[in-house]
This record gives sequence, structure tokens and C-alpha cells, in this order.
Amino acid sequence: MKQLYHDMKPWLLILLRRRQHFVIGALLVWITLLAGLSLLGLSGWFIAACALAGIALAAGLPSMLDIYVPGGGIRFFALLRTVARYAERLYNHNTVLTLLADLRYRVFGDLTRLDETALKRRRASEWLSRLTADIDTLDNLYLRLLVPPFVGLLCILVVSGFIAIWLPVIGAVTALVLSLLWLVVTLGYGWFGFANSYQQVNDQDELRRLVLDQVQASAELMSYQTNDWYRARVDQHEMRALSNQRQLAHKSAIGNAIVAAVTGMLVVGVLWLGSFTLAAGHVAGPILVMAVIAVLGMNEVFTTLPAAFLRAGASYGAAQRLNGLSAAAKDVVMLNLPDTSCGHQVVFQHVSFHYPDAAYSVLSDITFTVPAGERAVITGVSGAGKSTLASLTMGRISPTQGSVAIAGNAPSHLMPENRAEHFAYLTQQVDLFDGTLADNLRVANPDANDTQLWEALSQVGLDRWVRHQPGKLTTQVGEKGQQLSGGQARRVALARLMLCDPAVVLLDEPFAGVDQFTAQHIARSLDSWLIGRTVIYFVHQVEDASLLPKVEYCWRLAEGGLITDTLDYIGNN
Ligand SMILES: Nc1ncnc2c1ncn2[C@@H]1O[C@H](COP(=O)(O)OP(=O)(O)OP(=O)(O)O)[C@@H](O)[C@H]1O
Repeated sequence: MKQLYHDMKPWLLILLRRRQHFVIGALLVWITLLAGLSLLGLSGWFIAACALAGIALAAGLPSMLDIYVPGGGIRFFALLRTVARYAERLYNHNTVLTLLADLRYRVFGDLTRLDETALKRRRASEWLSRLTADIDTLDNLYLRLLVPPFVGLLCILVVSGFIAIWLPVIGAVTALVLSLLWLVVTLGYGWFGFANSYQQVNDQDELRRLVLDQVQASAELMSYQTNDWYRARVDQHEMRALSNQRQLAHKSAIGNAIVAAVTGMLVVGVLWLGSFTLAAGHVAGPILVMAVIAVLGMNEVFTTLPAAFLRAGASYGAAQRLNGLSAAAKDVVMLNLPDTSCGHQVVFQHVSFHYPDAAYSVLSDITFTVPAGERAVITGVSGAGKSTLASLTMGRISPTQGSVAIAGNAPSHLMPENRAEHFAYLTQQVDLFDGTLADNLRVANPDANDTQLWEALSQVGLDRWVRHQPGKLTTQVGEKGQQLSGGQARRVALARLMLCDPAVVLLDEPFAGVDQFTAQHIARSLDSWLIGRTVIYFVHQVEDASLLPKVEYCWRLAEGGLITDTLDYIGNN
């Protein structure tokens, strides 16, 4: 219980910030329900009173009934119910959307503070689940788990209090029975469905992951003829999820049956107990009818509670998963790098790095300095740790030991906008969006005009090819650049990089996938563009030292350490 409170607390606090919305929203729901109950009760009273007056007149007895006041009351409650329902829906939906924005703001805030290691540890489908399903599940808290039970309690109080004015014993019995029913369909049902609804969130997450994987890997699955095997795995999970969902549906149906049975029995009980009071002449017949019908109307107040509380486990599961995000998000002081025209100095001091789930450190005791405006190359076999070193330089991850400083500041503490302005990183994996060439290039510089785009394309030797395309700059590149060759996609990524004006440039295998002639052309363009910037090339090995002009520093990564090399030595290797 303590753990439950601890896990839910941050999200309840977010809801608490909107307590005024909660009170007004609950009040509107309460007015709607009371208007409905009053309409039912008064109508029952009116019909019973009319019937009795009619019977009395038929028997020749004098009888009088004011039909205008109750008739007016019925119209008033009917109108009030409609207006209150409309206002309640409008207000509460607005509140839910406001809360949704609050929750998303909080989760996005946590996401932006996650480093690359934390982001990579989860799959894209898991992030999708957290940003959509989990937030939506938590969003249920307000409209399903907080407002209805609160309003239910208020209704119990008002209805039993109202009945108690004429029938105190019946009022007390009604309060007792309805309070017990309230406990069963709220706390009891939260406990009863907890495991199933908790499981449901995980099932949905797992299914989403499996289906997304199937879509993404459909080409491979088809080429290996393993579609049926994979489909069977999805089916297996689906069956498990369906069986759990069926259990939840059964429990929900049982809940509705309990509500119908208890309110039904209470109606009979009130009628039975009331008949003694009526026989004793302590209450008028229409009043008893009104009490009975008001109790019958309580069915509407309780009917949504079992299904809502069955999902309490899902809300808790969602809260727990989102709490994991907050725990991983690091609070850091955000810094800005000064503007400079001569690059920034990059300093690594005794840096070690260990991925959380890895058996050993990828990098250990790395120390080097690249002075501002100078160029360096770091080589290493596949898996030596070059991309990890680049990520440390970019501040995407923080060292386990030692320090990284760019112009004296830890790069992981830089404001994201500042980092985007001062750093440029050509990664091995190129990300192009499904759009035109121009759109993809303008990601780096939205204000770039067509001349600048052509200039960037010519620097990477792609302008001739683009001019031969019917769409020119509006040529579609396809999802992830699939309509381009691997080498062309990398060159578009490089052209995009060259539309920026960064102080520190990291180039991971900039010449991969291009022929010797194009590589020479790109190297010349890069040489002039890199003037005044601090540059680190990351390559497996230097096959042609002429591709790396003005490189002053050469290091080789081996077994986690950094060894000083000479460019001639590497070039001859
Ligand atoms: N997110 C991660 N979690 C755990 N281990 C990782 C992670 N990323 C990389 N590694 C491990 O760290 C080591 C270095 O990886 P890294 O990608 O830095 O090498 P690299 O030199 O860039 O290789 P390549 O040239 O093939 O790209 C590898 O053994 C890899 O398995």
C-alpha cells in the first residue's frame, strides 16, 4: 500500500495542481446525477399522488392535488439534468485535455533529460507505448477513478439524508447498504481486477512490440520464409492477452450484476420496511414511492464504478513505467558555449565508460586534447569504441569516470539548442525523412535558399545526379532515404551537415560507400568547409591519408585504450 502511494504520488500531485477543476467537475457531475434522481423521485411521487387522488375521486371521496408545482418541478429537473450534463461534459473534457497536456509535458520533459544509453535501452515501440498508451491510461485517473467515487459518496449522503427526513430507519439502512456497495465496487474491485489490468498493459506493450517488429522486418521474414513462424508467436501472445481481457470482462459483468442485485434488493427492502411505516400512517404513499424510486436511481451512480476500478492496476502499471523514466532522467545545470570563430577545444581526461548492462568498460582511462580549430583522427577496429567516444564528445552520454570538456564545459550539461548550434555529427547510420531532398537538407538550416542547397549538393558531388532527376530538389528520398543508394544517402547527410555553421565537427566514416574519385572531391570540399572548426574523424583505418588534410593528431583505439599514432604509419597500414 505504501509502495502504491509512493508510485502514484507524483501523478496525483499533477492532478492536485488542478484541484479547482476537480471540484467544479465533480460538482457538475453531482448536480447532473442529483437532477436525474430528483426527476425520478418527483415523477414517482407525482404519478403515485395522481393515482391516489384519482382513486379517491372515483370512490366519491373529496380529494385535491396541486399539479402545477410538481409539474413545474419535473420540468425544472428535466431541464437542469440536460443543461448540467452538457456543462459537465464540456467542462470535464476540457479538464481531461488539460491534464493530458500536463502529463505529456512532464513525460516529454523527462525524455529530453535522458541520455543516449537510456534511450537506446528501450525499443521505439516501448517509447511509443509510454508516450501514448501509458499517458492515456493515467489520464483515466481523473474521469474514472477520482470523480465518480467522490460523486457516488455525495449522492449516498444526499439520497439517504433526503429519505431520512420522513423515514429515518430506511434512510440509515440505505446509507449503510449503499456505503458497503460503494466499498465493494471501488476498493474491492480495484483489488479484484488489479492483477488482470496490470497484466493487460504489459500484454498490449508486448503485442505492439511484436507487431511493429513484424512490420519492420517483413522483408527478412518473407525472404527466410519465416512469416508463419513469427505469426504463430504473435498469435500466442494475442491469445494470452485475449484470455486476460476475457477475465476482466467477466469481472466487470459480475460487478454490474452486483450493483443491479444490491440496488434491486435495496428497493424491495425499502418498499417492505416502508410498508410498515405506511400502515402505521407515519408516511404518505407518494413519499414512499419517491424514496423507492430515488434508491432505484442510485443504480446509475454505481454502474460505472466496477469497470473503472477494475482498471486501477493498469493505471498503477502505467505510473510505475513512467516513474522509471523520471528516475533515469538526470537533472543537470544547463550551460551555453560561447560563440567562437576558431572552434572549441576538446579535452578528455582519464575518461572511462561502461554501458550499464555490459560486462566490461568499452573505454578506459582515455586522455587526449584537440586544440580549438585543429583536426584529429581516431581509428579503431569495429567495436573498438569510436561511436561511444563520439557520443561522449557530443554529450549524449556521460563518462563513468573522468571528464570531458568542450571549451571548459561538460557537453552533457549543454542546452540542447546550444549543442545543436555548436556541434555537427555525421553518424554511421543516416536518418533521412520521407520527403523531398530540399526538405531533408533544410532540416539543418530552414532558411537556406535553393542556391545554398545546390552549393551543398555540389560539395558532396551530388549536384549532377540531382539535376538529372525530373523533380530536381523536390525529388522524393523515400522513408529513411530508401529511394537513394547507401552512398547517396550518406552524401545527402553530409551536405545537410555542411549547411550548418558548427564549431566542433565529428565525422564517423565520412567516405564510406563512395568511390575514390568522389571521396577526393568530398575531401577537398570538406577541407575548406572545416577551416576554423575543431574536427575529429572516426574511421576504421586510414587507407588514403590525402583524404584527411591538415590532420595534426592521430590516435588508435585498441582494447579500450588510446594509442598515439602517426598519420604516415596509419596510412601505410
Ligand atoms: N547501447 C549499448 N549498450 C551496451 N553496449 C553497447 C552499446 N553500444 C555499443 N555497445 C558496445 O560497445 C562497444 C563499442 O561500440 P561502438 O559502437 O562504440 O564501436 P565502434 O568502434 O563505433 O564500432 P563500429 O566501427 O563497428 O561502428 C561494442 O562492443 C558494443 O557492443
